[in-house]
Amino acid sequence: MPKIRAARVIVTCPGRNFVTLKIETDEGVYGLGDATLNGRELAVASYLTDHVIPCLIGRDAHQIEDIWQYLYKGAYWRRGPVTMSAVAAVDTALWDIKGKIAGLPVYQLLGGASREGCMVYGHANGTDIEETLDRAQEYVDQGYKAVRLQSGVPGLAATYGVSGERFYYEPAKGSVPDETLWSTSKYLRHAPKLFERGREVLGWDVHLLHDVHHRLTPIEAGRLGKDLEPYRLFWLEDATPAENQAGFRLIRQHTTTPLAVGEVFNSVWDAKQLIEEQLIDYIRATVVHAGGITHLRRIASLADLYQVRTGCHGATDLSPVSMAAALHFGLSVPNFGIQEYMRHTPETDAVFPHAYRFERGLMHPGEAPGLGVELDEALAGTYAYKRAFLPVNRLEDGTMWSW
Ligand SMILES: O=C(O)C(=O)C[C@H](O)[C@H](O)CO
Repeated sequence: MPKIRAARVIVTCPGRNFVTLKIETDEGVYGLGDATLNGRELAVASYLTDHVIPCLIGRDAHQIEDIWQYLYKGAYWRRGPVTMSAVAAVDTALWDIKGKIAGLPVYQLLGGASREGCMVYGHANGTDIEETLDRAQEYVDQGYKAVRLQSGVPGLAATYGVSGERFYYEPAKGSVPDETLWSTSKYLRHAPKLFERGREVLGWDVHLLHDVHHRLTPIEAGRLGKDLEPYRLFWLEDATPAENQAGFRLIRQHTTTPLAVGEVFNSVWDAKQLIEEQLIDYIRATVVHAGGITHLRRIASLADLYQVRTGCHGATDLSPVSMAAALHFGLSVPNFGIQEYMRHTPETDAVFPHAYRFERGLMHPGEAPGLGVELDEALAGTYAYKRAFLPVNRLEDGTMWSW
């Protein structure tokens, strides 16, 4: 049996912070797992180094399920983003090792390909509607079948999802969190105009998506979903915070616009009611924050019983290791829906050379054994960790709000 001989955490910042776990076996095979938790990176690094790695040494690297249960149940303190990102990193690295030992890409170990590739959506954002749509057209010209539209809201200085960069969006910055202002009424007046014009300019052959980023109450979200119905969105994402899962009933009662939620979920328990009551159409939980490939499969299996499909989070704060894992998972899982794909910068791609590729709107994880991602440790070592925070959000009267 391949024994875990060593494991260590590598923190690097090629433009943004990434935390990677590298596990090595006594037979000289290694695996990588992403452990990046945006804005709280070092908490996961410490959890791994101080509390997880010492318990891994000497274990059979093939016992992925048993090690998952050992880390989940054994900690006593279950769930939570720090714990589950650490568990995810171990789990992902062990799947990478298993694939390398078998000489097979991970998707083959998960049951093989269920489709030719994973449909992905790109991010089009602009300070106004026309700029957003110009960028969306560029995605369509590059072959994307699905595009998320976010536009600046008149009267608001900054809007979620809108950045100065053309293709790269990076919200984490500053040695303390930036503060942004929010107005629900201004946003609700503006958002339907974006999609009305979006259909005029882009037509009906491209899927359009939108992210509300947890900023509405359920009844406001119901109103927005209703107003957007004529434009046939692929999904409306994170319409309201989901700690109260029953809150989605209210949205569902008022609109047939498909709903997606779950990028901040870290276990199946965050989504159980949403799935069992069919309150959502797409579950956004992903490998790195929801306990790895092993736990994501469990979430997807539950979702499949209720015709809920996957739509994994894939922002730039999830490293190429996560992207590869998401693609192996997405290629094999029966109820795949769509995969988010925010491109990494060339600096990040150079630190994490990878086998996955984009072709005509679909992504494929490639045929390299394991996950098909490397970490250039020498290059990674040239980028020191830089503390960065996600912004916070207030209403115009100063009230703290969801970001
Ligand atoms: O990808 C999305 O839909 C996001 O909302 C991106 C988040 O802002 C980002 O991943 C937070 O770390």
